[in-house]
Amino acid sequence: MFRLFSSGVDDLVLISSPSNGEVANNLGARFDRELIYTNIGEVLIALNPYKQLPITGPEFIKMYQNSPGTGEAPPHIYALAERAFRRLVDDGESQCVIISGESGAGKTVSAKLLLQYITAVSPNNSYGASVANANGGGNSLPQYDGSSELVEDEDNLPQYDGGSDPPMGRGFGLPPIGANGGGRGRAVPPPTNRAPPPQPGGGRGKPPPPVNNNRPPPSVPSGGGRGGPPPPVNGGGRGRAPPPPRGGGRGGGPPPKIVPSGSSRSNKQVDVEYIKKIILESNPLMEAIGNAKTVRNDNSSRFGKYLEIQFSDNNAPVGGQISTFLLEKTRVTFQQKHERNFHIFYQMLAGLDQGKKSEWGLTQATDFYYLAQSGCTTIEDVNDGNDFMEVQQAMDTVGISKSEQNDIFRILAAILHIGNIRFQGEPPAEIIDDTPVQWASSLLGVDPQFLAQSLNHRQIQSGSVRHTQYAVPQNPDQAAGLRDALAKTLYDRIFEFVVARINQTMQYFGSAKVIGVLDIYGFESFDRNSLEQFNINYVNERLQQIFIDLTVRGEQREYHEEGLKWKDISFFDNKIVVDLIDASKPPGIMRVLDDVCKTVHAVDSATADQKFMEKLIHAIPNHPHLLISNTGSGANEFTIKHYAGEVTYNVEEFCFKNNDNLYASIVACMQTSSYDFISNTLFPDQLGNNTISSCTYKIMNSANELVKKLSSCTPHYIRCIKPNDKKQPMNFVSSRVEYQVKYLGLLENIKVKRSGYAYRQMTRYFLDRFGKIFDQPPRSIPEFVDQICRKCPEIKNDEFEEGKSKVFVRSPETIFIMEDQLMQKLDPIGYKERAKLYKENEKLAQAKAGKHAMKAKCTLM
Ligand SMILES: Nc1ncnc2c1ncn2[C@@H]1O[C@H](COP(=O)(O)OP(=O)(O)OP(=O)(O)O)[C@@H](O)[C@H]1O
Repeated sequence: MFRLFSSGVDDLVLISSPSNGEVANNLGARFDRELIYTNIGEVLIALNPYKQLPITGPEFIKMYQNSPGTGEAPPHIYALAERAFRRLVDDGESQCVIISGESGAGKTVSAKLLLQYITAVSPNNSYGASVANANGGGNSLPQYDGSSELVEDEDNLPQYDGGSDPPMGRGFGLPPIGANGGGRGRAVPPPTNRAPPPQPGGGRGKPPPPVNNNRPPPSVPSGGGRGGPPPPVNGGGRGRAPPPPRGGGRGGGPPPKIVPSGSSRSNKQVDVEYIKKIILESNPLMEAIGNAKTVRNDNSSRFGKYLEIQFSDNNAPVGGQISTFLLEKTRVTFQQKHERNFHIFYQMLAGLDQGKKSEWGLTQATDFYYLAQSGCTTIEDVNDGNDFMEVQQAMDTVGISKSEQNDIFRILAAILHIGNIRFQGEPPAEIIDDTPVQWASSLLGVDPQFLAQSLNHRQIQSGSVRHTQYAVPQNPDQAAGLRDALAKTLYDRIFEFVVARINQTMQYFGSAKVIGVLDIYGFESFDRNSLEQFNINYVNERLQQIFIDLTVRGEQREYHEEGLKWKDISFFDNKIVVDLIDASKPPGIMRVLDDVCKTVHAVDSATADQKFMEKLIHAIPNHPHLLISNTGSGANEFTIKHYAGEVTYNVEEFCFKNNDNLYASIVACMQTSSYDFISNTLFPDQLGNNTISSCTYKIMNSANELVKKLSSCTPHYIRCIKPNDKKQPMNFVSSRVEYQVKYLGLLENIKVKRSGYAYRQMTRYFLDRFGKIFDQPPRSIPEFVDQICRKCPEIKNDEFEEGKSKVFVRSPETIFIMEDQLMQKLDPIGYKERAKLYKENEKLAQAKAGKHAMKAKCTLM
């Protein structure tokens, strides 16, 4: 017998001796044949081909629509999308699709393909039409771009592993195309515009905030419109003096949820096509503000996103909600070489008209430190100006008024000027050149002197019972830190505003079943790992926990539905790692960090980090998953044994990055803005509230919410893999793939699936296919088992279990033997030729071991 599946099995549960290397080999063999999708049971592995393959778009959607479940249709993202949608329709249960993988692995493209599929096959109205329409639903589908034609010939139809015939023939019994016709979504007019923001100079006339009793109030800035050069820092008033911070006291409390005002739809007015349009068209907007060019990916999402689409009783999308996680705010102020800031800055500079640019003091990217520092301001084949038009259109679609758009772009312009502020001298650091402060304060509608003072003094509260307020003069580095904090906070709040507005526009008030799509950073392990990686890896631990839990539960459910006896499955439970990170008693790492951040007053960042290390060493001694090799005074690293491997974290700036309470003076300053959009919409904070507002605390809460949401849905998983680091089309680097196989925990997944049955199939398909081994095809499973065991004595009859609708086969070898038998029967001449060729080439294949050996074998097939 030779292995028909030597060209790679389409379900990794079937590989004979699972190891990370063997999984990578199998994926490589398939990849060489442009089979980028592979299953592990119902989990889909998607390799990034870095090339447009002719396997997506309306034609393919039609083919997968109403296709049967896993095992019957070849692995494909549309097969998974169909399965999720079908379960929503048939079972009335909410579904979620969890997409993970490292940067550039193809998560965002996968999410788009999913949304493309769901918007295409779901009805276009919420009244009862249930005939899906593969051509409809929006006008910005990510389609095959024509670089090779959509093919009609059989050889190019969606992937099916050549090792075995598709059970239902090419096209696997596709239904007729839906009758609803095409129809690009007609947009409902966006919510009506809000009143324009008050012009600077309107003056609420309140006194400046009492940062320090001895400090004189800042002088009132001079007038001067928004156009033209900004007012001088010490000039006379453009209007009001800044009011005191709300609530006084130390800036605490979690940042408020930004809830933009504006109209939202009542459920009676649900326009399904409009919702589909928002789902598809909000993408360029979210990418503009949340994506950036990195060395790994020209369009890298720098945030995690969970999009829930709500469906009506007749399964039409009637609403939606986006939750975001872990926006990489530091990118606003810092990017490494060859990377860019968020796309929106470059788009704005390329797309704004000259009049507006002059009014806001905007020139070119290289004039602004926040854009110029990395030496990279453009992306090959990307036209930022055109993208800006698309973004403005998307803003219109999601209901961001022209006036709000103007506010947003003006604040982005202010951020660029803020980045050009430089400091020198002794504390309080002196601003080297007033011009950027003047531009920034003018664009933000705040007093320039107050802004300057908010940057070179830090407002802190004493640890004493009296909580005395101090304004501590800052040295140039510290002032630069506050400057960057202002830029990041402004950006973060714009980001939140946009997300909140999209949510408001898509809001559906009734209860509805949902399909959620989670596109989130995968596990990260770099040469140097900081708080960002710690947080990302924590979220991934939580996701792994529910992944295993839900996979096991999924198995249990199937056994139950099929009437099989459940056997306990052993697997690594990563609860111990999750507890190490987020437990409150005994305290986990996050709790220790928060405690230190709450109690260190007026110490510099390095001292705070030192204290954190000291406390960590004492609080969590001898934990099997926490390694601290240096416990001496210079200790600055700890290692966590994650489910996916060990990661060492350097604690430098951990406390600084974790503490969101440091910037009360900045919030206070922004609340003095004469622009209502800034003072009220973006900064409605209640200062003085001492609740915890650390970064890790927020992550923990978001992760809890996310896990709660995901756990209430039937899960589907897409594990994306990047086959090479150079973005080269169809280049498979085994070592890179093997690394990701390990970090994605695929082996654990395979083990769980295999611990019961390696293969399962609907009884009728099973008999239809393997019955052909015999001259007289058996008509029942007991008959089949009897015949196959007599024909192949190496197969034992306890290999098979018949459930209510499916047949379960214990080991992959049994399937291989049956496939072998099937081929001998159906094509005896071809079988002999292949067997001969296989033997001749087997040695060659073995010699190639190391560089996915199967390649040689699969060329035979
Ligand atoms: N299925 C696919 N077909 C063709 N090209 C793809 C596919 N998937 C990904 N790519 C290519 O790879 C690039 C990176 O993919 P994508 O942006 O989806 O990665 P990601 O996992 O979301 O990365 P990040 O975490 O950095 O956002 C895409 O811009 C596209 O060029």
